Amino acid sequence: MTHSTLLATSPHAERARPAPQSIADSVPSSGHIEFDDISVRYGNNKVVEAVSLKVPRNSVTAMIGPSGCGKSSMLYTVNRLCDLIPGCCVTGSVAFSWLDNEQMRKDAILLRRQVGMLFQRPNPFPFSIWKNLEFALKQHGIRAKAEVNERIESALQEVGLWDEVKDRLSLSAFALSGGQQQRLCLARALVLQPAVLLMDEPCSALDPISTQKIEDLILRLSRTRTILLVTHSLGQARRVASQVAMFWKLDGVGRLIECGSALDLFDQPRHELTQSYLAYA
Ligand SMILES: Nc1ncnc2c1ncn2[C@@H]1O[C@H](COP(=O)(O)OP(=O)(O)OP(=O)(O)O)[C@@H](O)[C@H]1O
Repeated sequence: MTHSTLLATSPHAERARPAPQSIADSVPSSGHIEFDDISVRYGNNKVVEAVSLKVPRNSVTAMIGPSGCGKSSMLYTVNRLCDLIPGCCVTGSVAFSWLDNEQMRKDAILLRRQVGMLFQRPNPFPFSIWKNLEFALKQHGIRAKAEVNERIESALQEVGLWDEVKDRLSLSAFALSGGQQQRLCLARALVLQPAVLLMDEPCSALDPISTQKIEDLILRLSRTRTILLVTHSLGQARRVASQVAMFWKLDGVGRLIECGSALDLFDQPRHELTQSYLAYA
């Protein structure tokens, strides 16, 4: 991804304003997401075949399975990141029960305002802490100063960063620790008040304490948002997910081999491949 450079001004002047409400209070309504017969190809290489899956509203669905079975590719079909990958072709559909799906198909920018994403490694923009969030808002046409200020403070509060950074908002985002950078990236997604969050191994580069902070956030945010989490940590899936989707590469193509409540899938896996995979936990 390329990022344009912003001039470093001091974006954060002292001002009197009421404490912002939690962003969770102002999240747009959400619903369930339905993958119908999704297949993904990169050039001639089919990597996901015929996946249908319902992701319940305001909950965490974990996607697990060995490397290369197409979990990330499935995530990219939700926010249409796959459109930006040369040679990537998706068939089937992803439907959002609370949105105008025709409009979402036509307008990827609007779609990405509804669907935030957190990646494996923290990827702050090379700007100040404040501008990382302000930039996201400007990209979506939100420029009114009062609203910008309120959303930024609220998002930083939401991820527990506000007290840690409020006195140094004009500092480079790279001056933060890895765990703080990941929470900043989560705040950058939350500032747009998305109804859906995609998380692609969000803790794989973090220490256990930072991991726990992100997991606590995942659980809290899932009260008001629908979360899809790709993770290699079975412990993490157990701790935060209510539904688990198990993927496997069969005949060279990623497939969904089993999906169920976390309780059922971990305690009574039906598929023998799930049973063998869980034995590694
Ligand atoms: N941009 C790309 N171009 C070509 N092939 C790709 C691309 N991205 C992924 N692939 C291939 O698609 C397959 C599935 O990859 P994907 O990253 O979706 O799987 P995954 O289950 O998320 O893997 P991991 O757990 O290692 O992240 C792999 O064989 C991978 O090499």
